[in-house]
Amino acid sequence: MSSTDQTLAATGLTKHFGSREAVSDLTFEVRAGRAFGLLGPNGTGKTTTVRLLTGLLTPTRGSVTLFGQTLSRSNADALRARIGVQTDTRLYENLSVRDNLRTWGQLYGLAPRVIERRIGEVLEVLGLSDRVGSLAGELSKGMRQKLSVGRAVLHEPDLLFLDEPTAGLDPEAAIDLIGYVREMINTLRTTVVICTHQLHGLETLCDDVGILNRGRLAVTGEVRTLLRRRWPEHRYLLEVGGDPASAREVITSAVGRAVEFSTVEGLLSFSLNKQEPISSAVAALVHSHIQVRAVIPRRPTIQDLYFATINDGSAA
Ligand SMILES: Nc1ncnc2c1ncn2[C@@H]1O[C@H](COP(=O)(O)OP(=O)(O)OP(=O)(O)O)[C@@H](O)[C@H]1O
Repeated sequence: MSSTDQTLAATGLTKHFGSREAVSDLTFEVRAGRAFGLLGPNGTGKTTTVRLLTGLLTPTRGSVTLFGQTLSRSNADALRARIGVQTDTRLYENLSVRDNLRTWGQLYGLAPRVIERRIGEVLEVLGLSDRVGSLAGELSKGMRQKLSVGRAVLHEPDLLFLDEPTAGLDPEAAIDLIGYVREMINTLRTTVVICTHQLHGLETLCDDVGILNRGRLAVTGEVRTLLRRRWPEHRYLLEVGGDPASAREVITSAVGRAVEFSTVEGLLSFSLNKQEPISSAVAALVHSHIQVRAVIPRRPTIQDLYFATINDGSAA
């Protein structure tokens, strides 16, 4: 990988608050134009990590590289100009939506013409165009959330940090927002680091993940590779008519080995490896006059990986 591909890298990043070690020895990288999900339970060090990565905190040990340069006091301001951070919803309550964004545009050093164009574009995609004149203090929680995202992307940053961006949004708005972030990645090659507890459907956004547990990076890498490595077999859910015990027997005999079954919401759940096609199992069931109502491939998700990783950590 060339250094131009790498937008962000943490090497041995460690932060102590007094005797408390908030994060320890974090080493990972995020390549340009990719979305990295930084996940973990409450109090595990996500906010601390983002503050270290954006130069708001100085590490006790280790270093951060942004756009190929090691982050230091002397270059922090210049590097931060290329970053957008949506970490809280603190807004200018007595200013309108437009004036909130204008003020931030001026702080980013954008030309007035660019500010007006970007305000229009950002409010349009976030579905806030009709609230341009409303005071920030009068917005609903979800609208405030959208405005804080709009503020972070106004200057079209090369690197965007999002902290719980979908919190407070209704499901439709959450899907829209994730779609918008994905589009930014695809069209502008924006690099995104997202901290979230909303794990459902996260694979539509994240290419890579890092799962923090008790301040340490338990797992990091490409989502697809991590899922394949953890679950090399194919999982299925099966809905059959009649006694599931008979179905289990037939499948076991068709596969020719002891298959482990469980029941998930009344469905039979089991795994097959690549050499064991599901079609043979289904054919054997049909042959035995067992009605097959549904065969659902159960692809593992980031959520599965998250819980498996956290459980590994608890067991250790
Ligand atoms: N300024 C600080 N002074 C002392 N301890 C701190 C400070 N900031 C964070 N911590 C501690 O560091 C640990 C990690 O906190 P952090 O806020 O980074 O977690 P988080 O993963 O972002 O949590 P959440 O998901 O709840 O937002 C916690 O034990 C927290 O109490």
